[in-house]
Amino acid sequence: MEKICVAIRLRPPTKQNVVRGHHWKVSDNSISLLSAAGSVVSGHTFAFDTIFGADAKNINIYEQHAKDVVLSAVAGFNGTVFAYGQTSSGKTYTMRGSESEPGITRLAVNEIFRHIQKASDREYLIRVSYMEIYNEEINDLLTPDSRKLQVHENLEKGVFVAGLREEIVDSVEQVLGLLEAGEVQRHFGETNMNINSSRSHSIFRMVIESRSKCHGGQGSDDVDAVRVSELNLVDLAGSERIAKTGAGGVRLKEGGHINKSLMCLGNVINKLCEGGAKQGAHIPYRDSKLTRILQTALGGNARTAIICTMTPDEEQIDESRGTLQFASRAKRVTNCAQVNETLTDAALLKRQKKEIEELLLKLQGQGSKPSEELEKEIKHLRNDLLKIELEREKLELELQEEKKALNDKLKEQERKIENLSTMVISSATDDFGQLSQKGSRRETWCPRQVTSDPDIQRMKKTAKEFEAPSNFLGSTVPVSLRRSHNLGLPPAFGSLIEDEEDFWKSPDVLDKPPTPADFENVADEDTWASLNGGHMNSDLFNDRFDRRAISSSASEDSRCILLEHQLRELQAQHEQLQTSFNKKELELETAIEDTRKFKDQVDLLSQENANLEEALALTETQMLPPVAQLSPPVVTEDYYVKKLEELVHEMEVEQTNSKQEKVRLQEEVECLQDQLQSANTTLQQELRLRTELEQEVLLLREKLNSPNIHMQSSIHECGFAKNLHSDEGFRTTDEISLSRKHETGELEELRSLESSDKEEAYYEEVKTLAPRCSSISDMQLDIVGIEDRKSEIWMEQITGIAAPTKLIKAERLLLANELQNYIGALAKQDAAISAICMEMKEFEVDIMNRSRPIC
Ligand SMILES: Nc1ncnc2c1ncn2[C@@H]1O[C@H](COP(=O)(O)OP(=O)(O)OP(=O)(O)O)[C@@H](O)[C@H]1O
Repeated sequence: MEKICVAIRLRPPTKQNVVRGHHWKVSDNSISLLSAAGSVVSGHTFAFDTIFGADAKNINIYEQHAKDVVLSAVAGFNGTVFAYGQTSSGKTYTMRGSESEPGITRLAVNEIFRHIQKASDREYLIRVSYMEIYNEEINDLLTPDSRKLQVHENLEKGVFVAGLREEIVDSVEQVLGLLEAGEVQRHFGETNMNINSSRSHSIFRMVIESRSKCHGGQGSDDVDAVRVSELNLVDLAGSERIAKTGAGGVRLKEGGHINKSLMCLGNVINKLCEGGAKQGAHIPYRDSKLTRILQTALGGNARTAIICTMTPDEEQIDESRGTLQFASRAKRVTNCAQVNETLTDAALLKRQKKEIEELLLKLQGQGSKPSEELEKEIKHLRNDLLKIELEREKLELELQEEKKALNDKLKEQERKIENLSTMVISSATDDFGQLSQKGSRRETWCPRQVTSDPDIQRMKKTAKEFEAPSNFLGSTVPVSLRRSHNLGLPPAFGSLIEDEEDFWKSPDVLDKPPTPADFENVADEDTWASLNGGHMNSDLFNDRFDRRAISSSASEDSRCILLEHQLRELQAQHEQLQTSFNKKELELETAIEDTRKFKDQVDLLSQENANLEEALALTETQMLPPVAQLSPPVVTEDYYVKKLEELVHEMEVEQTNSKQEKVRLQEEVECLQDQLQSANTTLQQELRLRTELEQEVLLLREKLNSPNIHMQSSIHECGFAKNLHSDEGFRTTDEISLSRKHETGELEELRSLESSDKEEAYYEEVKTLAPRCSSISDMQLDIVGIEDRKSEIWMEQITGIAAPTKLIKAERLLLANELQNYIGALAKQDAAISAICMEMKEFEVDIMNRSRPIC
């Protein structure tokens, strides 16, 4: 048991896709997806046997990954190397290569021939074939006319493509010539992603037979063994996304088939990696031609190497991830490769004779081995026998399961065919007016009616099973005998009749090689074997022939002839119907495609139409006079209901909108009310300020008027001071002069008294008056002083009054200015307040309007 070897090949980025964002990074045996920032994207790291980076050459891939499989094929093991990956990822580049850089196929061919030329002990025979699977049909690339080949399976050959040309080759040049010729026939096409995209899966097969050069000698039965191995070099078509390849028409159909078959391959790999083969689960090899042909390579008797190609382009990350996931599963699949040795009849006979002789000797006790040893060997043989029995039973079970699955599938297909044929017939009837043929066509087509005939049932019995000898003794090399996993499958109706007819009518069929047409619709390898005279076991044939010859009687002959005649007719009708069916199927496909396109166009036009109508309706509504002026339209109930619904809907929308608007307005109103309140507060403050200012102005005015009062009071004060002064003894000049006069008169009187006898008193009095005079002069001096002082104070007082007056004047000016400013500010404030009031009024009106209920 060994695992499938899986390698990854990362091709260089395409020119227009320089790595910018996410990109793949290869390190040793693992590959990871990195983000633009360079960190590993979680869950996107994959490990493989080998990973080849963008700079790897085909020769590196061959040497490290494919060479072992190729050399194993030379040694007798089946081998398969295939490239898998999305379109344009480099599969063909890897498998086919170019002149300057040969691919795996050319390198393998060179290797094989180099090896066999060196081998001195063995002789080789190499046959090559080249086929493609295009739209689920197998075409022979070496024989261009050989198309629609069928896959079969039998004991001797295993799974094989019937009618495929095999060319015996003996040189590299010859093989390369055939390869080139095949390439010319292969289907390539241009897509958006690959200018030369493979539209088919190609399988280049080399069958390597070898045997020892010293065969035929005495006691050398082992060297008579022939090793036959197959090496498949497969270039698969790549999976593709229609959106990216831009495929349409033929390319679309091809893409569909490619993707479907790759999906089947994926399914088989999935089943195998889940351990389906070990658990005896059904592996869906038969779901596609590709998996059927590669059956041995996938979980069977083969060594397999897969090269998964991927592109580093950022826009292909999904596809690359798909490829890596496929590869991860594929590497968990185990194969069981054995050397494929077959013995020639002579070698087989010789080996069996030897075994019998040995057994006889042992039984007679004449053998060299003691009896216990013999008993042991017999036990061993019995065990082997038992194992083989078990194996056979298991195979039978598998067979039954497969039979069941196939029957189900067959029934499903019959149903589909019947449906299709009904469609075709009805379409044909519609087209050509041949309604009358409908019934007869159906009758001829229906296989059940024919198969219910006992004669045909009898004819369906095929040859007895060929059983490989299972009691080999002394075999030293592990030998794998091919066996059928699909014995006794119900043959398809058409081919069965044709096979039997050809077989019994023309015995020379024995010598005639089968043609691809012989295998059409033949699903049963035994039936195929009965057709394929060249490959059929002669005993089997003779037995069948003898039985038929002995049992035939005259009545049966005539019945047979009649039946044959009927069969021929049926066959002709069948063929005719098949052709017309195929034709109709094609027509139907084209019609479906056309219808689809037409439908798309219609959809597009309808959409455009609807848009236009909408625009027109809108324009009309805009252009129409007010509803009141229109004459009432004639409307149906539906129209009315629809309109009403529309109106209700509109109103609902409007209501929701107005609710939202109301909430918004309420918020706005609240906000405005806040503003209003704050404006009111400001207003109150301003008014208070204004009153204060006014009071201040009054005060100032008062102050402005006050200097006169002040001055008057000062003057009054001064007068009061004067009075006060006179009260205190200070007198005015008049008073003083009056007082002087008075005192001078007194003096004169006194002087007259002196002269007149009162001289002495006079003198006395003068004496007293003198101090008084001096006192008066003093007083006069005092008065002058006082007056000076008074003037001084007066002047001081006047100056004292004048200074405040100046100050008051300046203050007054200042206050007047201030007053002016205040008045200006007040006016502004008034204007702002009235603006706010206006605004508030507007808002109130607005709120009133909006709060009005919607009709
Ligand atoms: N490793 C590579 N180095 C250089 N060029 C390459 C490499 N791989 C692929 N190419 C180029 O890319 C183009 C597409 O490659 P190729 O045809 O092999 O892709 P593909 O996987 O076979 O595609 P499809 O499935 O559509 O057939 C070709 O021009 C090829 O030369």
